[in-house]
Amino acid sequence: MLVIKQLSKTYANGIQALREISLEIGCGIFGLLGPNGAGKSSFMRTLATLQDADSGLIELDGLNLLKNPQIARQRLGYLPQDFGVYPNVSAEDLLDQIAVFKGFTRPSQRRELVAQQLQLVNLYEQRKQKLGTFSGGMRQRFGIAQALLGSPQLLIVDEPTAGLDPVERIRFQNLLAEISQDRVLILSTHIVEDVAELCKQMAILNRGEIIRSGSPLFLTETLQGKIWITSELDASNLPENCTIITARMSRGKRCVRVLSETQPGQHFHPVEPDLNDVYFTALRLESFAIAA
Ligand SMILES: Nc1ncnc2c1ncn2[C@@H]1O[C@H](COP(=O)(O)OP(=O)(O)OP(=O)(O)O)[C@@H](O)[C@H]1O
Repeated sequence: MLVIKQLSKTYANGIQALREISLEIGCGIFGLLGPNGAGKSSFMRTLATLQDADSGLIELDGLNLLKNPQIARQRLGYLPQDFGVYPNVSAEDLLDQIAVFKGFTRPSQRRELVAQQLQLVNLYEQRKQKLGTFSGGMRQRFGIAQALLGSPQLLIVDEPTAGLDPVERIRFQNLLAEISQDRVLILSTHIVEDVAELCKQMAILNRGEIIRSGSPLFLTETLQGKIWITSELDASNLPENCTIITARMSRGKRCVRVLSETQPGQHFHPVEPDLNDVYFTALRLESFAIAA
């Protein structure tokens, strides 16, 4: 169990990246959704003990991570957003080197461990290949292999599916599902579908604050009966008590989704809410609250 209490972080330039974040997270994949600049990477780096918090607590199975960063690093694995690799080194050699840094000093034990990890992420056949020749998806899978060295209880994965093609994305999602069975895996992303497809629990972060948290199912059900769709709406004929959530093209037709407690008008049809509605509604209502 990962417990986070009132975690705050302000950078030297005055930007308050995290504001009193409190969460309790159990085994499985926890999705952290948020727009650009919301504070996701700041949160992930702080969890990974790579930067200090100003105040607050992070506890993993009773261990205070911020007060014990050395022990914490033996219990967590981290795949950063900008995971760089040495292009001229083979997957096997780099993983071996990272294993040395992580304290695996016995060569025979290390050889076995490296082979195991490469098999797990389906890169064993390509183990002699230079990392510079890897596709984006292969590189991310390699990133997971290094994060999993030492079998950490907490795995922190920052925006891993951005830029992956659909086949690699599904393959990567399946890998995350497989390795999250008996550990806490925190997945930061701005791809709503990743969270809808993978996560039992989630939170939406905006301007450094958690503005929604819970299971995707629960959060979606809170919008039941309140989402309406129309193709005949513009800003000039917006009914009262109705908030536009998204206006975009769908199957070649303009499609506007709105939030309203009651039927907004004759051209509106009720639709089943989805996680995109949860996400956009939360951000919309938040921006109104800030403007008010
Ligand atoms: N090292 C830093 N020094 C100063 N400000 C920073 C630093 N890192 C991040 N910030 C600022 O903190 C805020 C949160 O940034 P962060 O990178 O955590 O957001 P994010 O949700 O990960 O964004 P993205 O989805 O674009 O990666 C932003 O306003 C950013 O400019």
